[in-house]
Amino acid sequence: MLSQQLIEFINKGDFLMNEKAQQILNNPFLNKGTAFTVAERQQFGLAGLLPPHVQTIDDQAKQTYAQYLTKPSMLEKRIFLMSIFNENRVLFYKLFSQHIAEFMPIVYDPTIADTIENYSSLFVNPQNAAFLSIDDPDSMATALKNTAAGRNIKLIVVTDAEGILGIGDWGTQGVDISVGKLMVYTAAAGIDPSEVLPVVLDVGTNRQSLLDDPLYLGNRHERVRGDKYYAFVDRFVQTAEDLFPDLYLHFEDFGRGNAANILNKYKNEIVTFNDDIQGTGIIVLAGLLGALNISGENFTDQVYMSFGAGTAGAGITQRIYEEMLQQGLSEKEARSRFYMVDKQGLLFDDDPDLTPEQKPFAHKRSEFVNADELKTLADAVKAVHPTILVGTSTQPGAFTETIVKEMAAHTARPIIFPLSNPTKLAEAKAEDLLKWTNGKALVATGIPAEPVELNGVTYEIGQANNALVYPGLGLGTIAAKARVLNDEMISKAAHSLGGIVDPTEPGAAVLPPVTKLDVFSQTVAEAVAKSAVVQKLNKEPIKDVKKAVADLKWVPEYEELTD
Ligand SMILES: NC(=O)c1ccc[n+]([C@@H]2O[C@H](COP(=O)([O-])OP(=O)(O)OC[C@H]3O[C@@H](n4cnc5c(N)ncnc54)[C@H](O)[C@@H]3O)[C@@H](O)[C@H]2O)c1
Ligand SMILES: O=C(O)C[C@H](O)C(=O)O
Ligand SMILES: [Mn+2]
Repeated sequence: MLSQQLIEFINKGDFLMNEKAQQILNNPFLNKGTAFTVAERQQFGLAGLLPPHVQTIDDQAKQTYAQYLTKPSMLEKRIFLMSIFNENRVLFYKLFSQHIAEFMPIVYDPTIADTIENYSSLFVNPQNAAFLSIDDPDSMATALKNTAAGRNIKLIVVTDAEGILGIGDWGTQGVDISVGKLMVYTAAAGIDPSEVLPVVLDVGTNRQSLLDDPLYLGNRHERVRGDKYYAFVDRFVQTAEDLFPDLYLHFEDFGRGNAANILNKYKNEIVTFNDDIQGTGIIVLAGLLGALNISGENFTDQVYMSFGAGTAGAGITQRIYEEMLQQGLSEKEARSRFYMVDKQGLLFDDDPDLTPEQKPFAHKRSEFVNADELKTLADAVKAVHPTILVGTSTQPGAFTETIVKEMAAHTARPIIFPLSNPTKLAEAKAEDLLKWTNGKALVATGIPAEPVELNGVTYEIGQANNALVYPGLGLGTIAAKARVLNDEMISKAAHSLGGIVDPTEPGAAVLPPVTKLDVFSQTVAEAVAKSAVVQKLNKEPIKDVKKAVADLKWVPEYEELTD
């Protein structure tokens, strides 16, 4: 009986209208919910499908923000915000733009680590991501076309989830980092959310708890390595480039053994970016320039120690080294300022386990009387007396009071950046670093940190997270229609963040505040686009760089729905 009625309904022609209405309501790029106007409701078969009062986007933002406030935990808040994201992208970004500093730790790091760890059990919606399986490489082009659904994709964030933040291998569940990084691109730099695509390359996982979990949504086998892995990555890069010719390809959270190999393979051929290597390098350089602005010391006088010389640690070191060269040191002089400490202790050049990125910064044992004893960070700090200590080790609490006091005994303003994410993995808390050094330390952290009150001074803590720069870097590169993203553009991005903080203010932060993220993303974008044009890397003529950047920016307002 029911099916007979349905067939009659379909045959009457109203069906198509109703189908279209349902498609609009279920498409997060088109849906406006209660903000559909009366005319739109009539034209698109939405009459009666929504409560009668038409709301403005500001009404909707107020109502949803009030609901958000009732959620008791950061995770619940994120799940609520993601339900808005799933249904209505414009409203989500309207809200995000109104509460950017408040929402960053909810939609992004550190809360995103919880949703990645629990992705399969929390799953409700694939969030327009592309899931590409190494077990079905022939479907790759179709999968990318299906998920793009006719949209003009200009930006992909891709992960294989082997090194998610500091929490390691999460297989298919790592897709959330691609979704999350893209949310920040739009909130911070106004990248059009309908022109982006989050991608996960599911090549398996080595996390036994996922392989054993009946709810796990990814491929149930160990990570594929070697030639088959690289062939899969290459097929992805080629297919994505063919399908989306204006693509900016952002790699995120690949493992230490692959991240630099992939970057080196493609960086001179296509517009590609590795956030952990290059993005982190930029933000740390910007933070160091800010710190030295406060202390009044010279860049080239610094002695740099990297604790945790993996993807990020080595990427940062390379960027700071390039800056030393730019500031006039010879290669030999510059190298002598860098020390790397990893699991083995201080890195020496006779170590067979050095990665290619560590090798240039390993020292000779003959430089130390007690080289064989330098097996811990404490020993290395004592022997080297660094003026800068940057942590990307995933070792919580590694910057102990003893180590920090030892460092502070040999330098007036120790620069200490504990950058491991999420919160539970940070090498130190900003508050402790300031207390142990009586306010002398110049600190930045990977996740947001509250200001610290000490001896009547309020110390603002800069956030040295690549999220402060990658959105502007992407916006500027895309706006300039650059052929590649090169070191010069990267260096300009780091330098552009200076001048926003007043270094003479007591307790000034080494980096600009996240509350101004949208403003300085524009600054970064303009600097990067300008550099591309000066270097003649732009594929098309650009008269006015500022205008090119401004023209690309998307704003979260509803557009009139048309046929
Ligand atoms: N703030 C930021 O913007 C930012 C950016 C990138 C990475 N990170 C953080 O940095 C950390 C590392 O990320 P990655 O991508 O470089 O990972 P990675 O695995 O490539 O590097 C981690 C390194 O730490 C070393 N390590 C492990 N245990 C150690 C120990 N006990 N002592 C010394 N070294 C040790 C490893 O051997 C490895 O070389 C993560 O927590 C990540 O969240 C922060
Ligand atoms: O995602 C972040 O918060 C920064 C960084 O890319 C990381 O891997 O920790
Ligand atoms: Mn990362």
